[in-house]
Amino acid sequence: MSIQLPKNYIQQMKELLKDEFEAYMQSFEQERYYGLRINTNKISVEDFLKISPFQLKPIPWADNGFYYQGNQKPAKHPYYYAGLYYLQEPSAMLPAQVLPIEEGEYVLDTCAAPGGKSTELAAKLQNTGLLLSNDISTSRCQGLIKNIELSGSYNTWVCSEDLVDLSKRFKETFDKILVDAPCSGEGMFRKEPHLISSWQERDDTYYPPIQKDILSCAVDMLKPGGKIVYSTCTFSIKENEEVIQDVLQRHSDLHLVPISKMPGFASGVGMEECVRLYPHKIKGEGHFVALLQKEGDATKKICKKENISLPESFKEFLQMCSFDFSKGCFSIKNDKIIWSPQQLSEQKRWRLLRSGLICGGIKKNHFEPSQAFALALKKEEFKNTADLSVDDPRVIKYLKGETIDIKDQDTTSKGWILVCVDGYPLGFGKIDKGIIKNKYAKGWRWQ
Ligand SMILES: C[S@@+](CC[C@H](N)C(=O)[O-])C[C@H]1O[C@@H](n2cnc3c(N)ncnc32)[C@H](O)[C@@H]1O
Repeated sequence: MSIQLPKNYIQQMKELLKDEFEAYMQSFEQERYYGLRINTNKISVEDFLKISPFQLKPIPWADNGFYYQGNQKPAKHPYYYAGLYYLQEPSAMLPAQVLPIEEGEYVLDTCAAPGGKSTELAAKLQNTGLLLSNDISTSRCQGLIKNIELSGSYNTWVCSEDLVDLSKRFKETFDKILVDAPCSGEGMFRKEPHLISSWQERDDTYYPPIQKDILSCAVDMLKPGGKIVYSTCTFSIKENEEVIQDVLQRHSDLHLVPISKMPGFASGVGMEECVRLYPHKIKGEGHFVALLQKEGDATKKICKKENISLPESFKEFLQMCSFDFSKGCFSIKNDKIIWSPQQLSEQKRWRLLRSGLICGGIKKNHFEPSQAFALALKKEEFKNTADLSVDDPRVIKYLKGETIDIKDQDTTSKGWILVCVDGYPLGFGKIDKGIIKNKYAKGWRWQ
């Protein structure tokens, strides 16, 4: 075996797995699995399968999750840039799958970066209600924001706070919460062997107190009747079942909800309701998932905000756009025009990085639409579009930031144009005499 596991880790796994230990060790000889999750905010599973350029096989525990082969390059495909799917390790799809979300709910992702689970929670909300995605690391939040914007979600807010501090601001606010806790990462050793050295640097007393505090504070933010998922990508009982035991002791109004088992799913150690995923039993890496519910009935809290008067240049731009802004509120911050369908209560001094859709900014009295705005739109919601087919070389030219010539298309338009691939928006450009000046965001370009 090329991966060298520490002796004390091997001993720990022998004790945990007993007669399954050899099968676990053999899983290191097999190739890892690659997963792609269809973004149902943009396209149905059925429609994506009709246009998929990849050979896909269903992941049993994820309605919209599929295995693809490791030699395929989905991150290099224009559909990736149109936000039609997210690449995610198959087992990591389970936590967001088991959290039942209804449209219109307030949902919190406590440890969200880089957004693997948030993008699925956002898809489940279908741009209704509100998703607050938080991560303590402001630098990791940059990747999170990009993934949220790529997914076309406009009801997602992003903040960067220690969850313990955040919990003091939003008591009993959320209908559903996902806690994908920081952990020792034992379940990822096959996929990411570099995690083995970090595992060796920290003993098994490092993560449990952090995980217990995060989960308990998350419960404080859950509405009565609400549900919360706790997940890790590690096998340690101290970081999984003991954390659940602790939160049940701290919150007497909380109980475990059984997660239905699929072939290959193992139960938690002494906790039948939870799921353990092992690489020798399913096609994916290691994970732990628990679902909990708070007793009581949820009440709806609605936060309202006054609409503001909009700059003329933005109003002019909106004449080209049929997106329905009537259900939400606009605000302006640092010359950026922001719109959100729902609100959270006003907060002072917090690191709020995104509060819905940043439509764009005002530069020298002109409105410039953002990349996020393009991805939040449907093709039919913008008047001027250039719709290129996926095998048209101009798609890649556009994604690389180059000027493109669309004189062959029936267009006499001038001004802002939404560039699409097979009907799915990629970004904006400015057209004049059949030439599109590229406005694709620099940090997003095809490389
Ligand atoms: C397992 S990763 C999250 C992965 C993410 N859920 C996804 O699916 O892409 C754990 C995250 O927890 C964050 N974190 C660690 N301590 C935290 C705290 N006290 N409050 C909020 N986030 C925290 C880390 O910065 C890290 O990004």
